[in-house]
Amino acid sequence: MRYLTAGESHGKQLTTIIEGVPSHLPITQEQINDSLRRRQGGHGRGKRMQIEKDTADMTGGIRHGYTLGSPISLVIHNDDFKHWTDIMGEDPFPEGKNIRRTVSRPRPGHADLNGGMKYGHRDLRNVLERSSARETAARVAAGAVAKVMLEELGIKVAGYVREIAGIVSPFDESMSIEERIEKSHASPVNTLDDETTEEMKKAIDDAKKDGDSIGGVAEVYVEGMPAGLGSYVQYDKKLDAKIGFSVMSINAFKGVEFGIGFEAAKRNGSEVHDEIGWDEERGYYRKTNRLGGFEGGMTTGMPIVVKGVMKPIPTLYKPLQSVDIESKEPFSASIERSDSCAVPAASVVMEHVVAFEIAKAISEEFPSDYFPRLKEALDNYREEVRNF
Ligand SMILES: Cc1cc2nc3c(=O)[nH]c(=O)nc-3n(C[C@H](O)[C@H](O)[C@H](O)COP(=O)(O)O)c2cc1C
Ligand SMILES: C=C(O[C@@H]1CC(C(=O)O)=C[C@@H](OP(=O)(O)O)[C@H]1O)C(=O)O
Repeated sequence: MRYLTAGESHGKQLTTIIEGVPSHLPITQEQINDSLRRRQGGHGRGKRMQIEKDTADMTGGIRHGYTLGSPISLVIHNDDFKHWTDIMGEDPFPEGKNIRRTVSRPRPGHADLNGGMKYGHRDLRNVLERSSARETAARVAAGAVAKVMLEELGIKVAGYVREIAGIVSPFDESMSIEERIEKSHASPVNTLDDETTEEMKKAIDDAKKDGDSIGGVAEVYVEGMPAGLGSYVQYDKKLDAKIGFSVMSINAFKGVEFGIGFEAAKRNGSEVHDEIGWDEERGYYRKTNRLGGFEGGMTTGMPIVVKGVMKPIPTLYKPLQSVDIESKEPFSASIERSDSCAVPAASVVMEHVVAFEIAKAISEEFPSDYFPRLKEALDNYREEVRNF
């Protein structure tokens, strides 16, 4: 399974093409739209999210509620495009004159300057349109299809916020996946704890009032994994590495950790590694899950627990200094609109990119063009591993 996305932030539409999804997977547009709706929410989003009402047109690969096995094509229209036809439309000289302003002022923390130098774009709009996190809507659409597939295979994925601007949400680690899903969906900051929800909301509002932005930590929790997905035999087959890559590829993500992650550096081995147990019902299990569901690049069968850290949004109402690429003069960046915190939305993005990586790993381990056959192979494998 693989996917590509195309489209600019203020262009006509975003397109996602997913290849390799087996046939006969039941799927509805509403399942994809539900994921897209969740990504648009979260306290701290800017005015753009009031303009967009993301929904996916299923333009290929799905018929009568089932996948066909052919490439799936999903289209999300940018409602904001109607305000940008002069700048993003096909006509280079609308109304017969060149009324377009080019962007010559790179924003610190964005792809603008590096992208301009690399692609030879003196109009930095040609960079910022594509580097914008608007593209994560298209990624969530792909992940939504993956999540439907995982759900059919008994694998559930939850994404939520663990920390915003140093406010850490405590919660009972034994909380069930269903409860994690329910709580994160109901919270305005996608977190699992009611008390810190209010604190986080306030921190976001305060940052906005100060013209500043804040970041945080998102976590994804996956339950129902079979042991042995991924591999130790070659570096590029390690599933934890692939998940790490997918998390790091989300805009503004600066780090990733599994289980106790960086905390492991401070502990003795006896306080890090998870002892192995066995019982009739479960087969092999780990008595703790400090390593977050991975050993040797493979799943242990315990829940996958992965965190990603998001830097504060780079566009600030309190302007940062930069240099105009035409005049070479310094300027203070002024802005019209931006998110002040997008960690809640990013937790939804992270949930979906991790889901895609796992669905991909399963389809590589049990390749089949026909979903019921893939499911049967996975069920047989689960039984085999349980009796090992
Ligand atoms: C869901 C989401 C929403 C974002 N919204 C904004 C925004 O409104 N303004 C902004 O400057 N950056 C925003 N970003 C972050 C930028 O896209 C990102 O920092 C920029 O493209 C540079 O990439 P890098 O931070 O990965 O180096 C957002 C990121 C995500 C994941
Ligand atoms: C459009 C989305 O996020 C955008 C991501 C983004 C950025 O620079 O990454 C900047 C903002 O775009 P605009 O300047 O159009 O308001 C966000 O709104 C979205 O998440 O769908």
